[in-house]
Amino acid sequence: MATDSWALAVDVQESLGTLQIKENEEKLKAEANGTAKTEEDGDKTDEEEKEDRAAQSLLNKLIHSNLVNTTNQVEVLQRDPNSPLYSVKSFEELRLKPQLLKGVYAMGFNRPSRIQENALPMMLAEPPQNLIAQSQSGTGKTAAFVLAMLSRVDPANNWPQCLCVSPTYELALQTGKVIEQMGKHYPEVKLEYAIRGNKLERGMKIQEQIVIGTPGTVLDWCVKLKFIDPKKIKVFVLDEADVMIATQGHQDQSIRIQRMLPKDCQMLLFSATFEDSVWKFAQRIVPDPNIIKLKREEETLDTIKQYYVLCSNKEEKFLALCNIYGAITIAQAMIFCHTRKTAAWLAGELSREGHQVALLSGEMMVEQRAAVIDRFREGKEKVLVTTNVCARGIDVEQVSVVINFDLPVDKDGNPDNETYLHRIGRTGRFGKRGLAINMVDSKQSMNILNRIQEHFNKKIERLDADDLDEIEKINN
Ligand SMILES: Nc1ncnc2c1ncn2[C@@H]1O[C@H](COP(=O)(O)OP(=O)(O)OP(=O)(O)O)[C@@H](O)[C@H]1O
Repeated sequence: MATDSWALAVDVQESLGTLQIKENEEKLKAEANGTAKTEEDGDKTDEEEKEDRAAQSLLNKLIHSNLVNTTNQVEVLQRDPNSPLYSVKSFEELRLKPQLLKGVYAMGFNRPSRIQENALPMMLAEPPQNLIAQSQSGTGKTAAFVLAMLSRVDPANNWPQCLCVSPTYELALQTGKVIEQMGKHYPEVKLEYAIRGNKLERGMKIQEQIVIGTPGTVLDWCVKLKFIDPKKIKVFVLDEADVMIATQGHQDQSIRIQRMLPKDCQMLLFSATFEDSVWKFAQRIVPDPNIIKLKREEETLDTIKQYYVLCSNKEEKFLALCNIYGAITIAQAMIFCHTRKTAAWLAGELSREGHQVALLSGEMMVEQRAAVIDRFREGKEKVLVTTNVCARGIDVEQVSVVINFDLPVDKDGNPDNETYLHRIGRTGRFGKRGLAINMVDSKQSMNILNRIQEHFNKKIERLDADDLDEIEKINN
């Protein structure tokens, strides 16, 4: 990651916390680059959809500086159900090379994560086994396959033995960083990046043992340029399969790469989600797989009090919001708007009222968004105004109130129940009680609210935003 973009992100964010949100929005628009996108663009092409997923995935990597702690169950489907199932509780049990064990501890890992407990013994087993693994972002997948690649290479051989494909340039760089960090005490093993811009001399052969790159460049390096001899690859990793499949071209290229690999090459595929399309793709890439899935935490609305407020326009919604803020103490709140225009307007209004506001919207570069989220997580701002694009993956424990300034709808204008659950599900976590307030400003939005109530079979109570006593009571 270029250092100047970080500097820019911090610089931009420094001023975002103040009253200058509107001016900065213009600046941000001008500065946003390739990762920028708009949520108001309507129908998205495959390419744009992939960019969304790739940006979200990169964002998750940037904001999850720590392992996501999970006690969720791991589901393991072994290719040979009769073979014993190994799981490990310590890295020592894996009998790693001392240089790698040192690397693991140098990264601050004390014990394998939930997914690593099962995935690592499977990936390191002899003879090598194929694996499809799915678990949410931040649960230790990257660290696991990096360790597997580093364990399998023979540093005495100066040719590529492990090949890892990532959906984008930025994601490949991120994974490359993990390889470099974990292999810090194993300098004989070298890494090469098969990404655009890395022009090698024609006719040369790569000597590095690990190659990480994007599917198009990797394919070129194997077929056209012959930098890599695919027949000598021992481990093939396909990372972020769910992001990869959003682009047909990437799917085809990945399958073409896989077909060139030897029969005994170990195939490993990772994904944060496991919808049908990912599963179909995974099966084409990974023959005879073992499968590991981490069960998702069930989000429920049981611990969340839900209310709605009737208003007639956005100004009234803003006034209602001010009343709510006046009546109850809110540690941190997330406010969701439908468009980034509304989000920018609302952030400006709230700042003028004296709130410390952070604004997050889709046109910001991923690094800028990560910086905003980090500041919010640290409590530097108490209110985060955001659009849908940014809603997922943000985990802020202190958020006690979620406000749907606009109700979540899909592109056909129907209620988006899943997004509703995701948004407000983040307040009532870890047994804490949460509060969700929905702003309703038209017949249509009342209709949406009713349908959401029906869907979850949970009553959303009306709240009179002019009655401060009543508002005070809701927080008891
Ligand atoms: N066993 C471990 N102990 C402590 N920290 C860990 C462990 N494994 C991974 N981590 C750290 O947890 C974070 C998430 O790990 P990792 O990036 O491997 O997850 P991931 O599932 O690949 O997520 P993403 O797809 O978002 O990259 C990283 O900061 C990583 O350094």
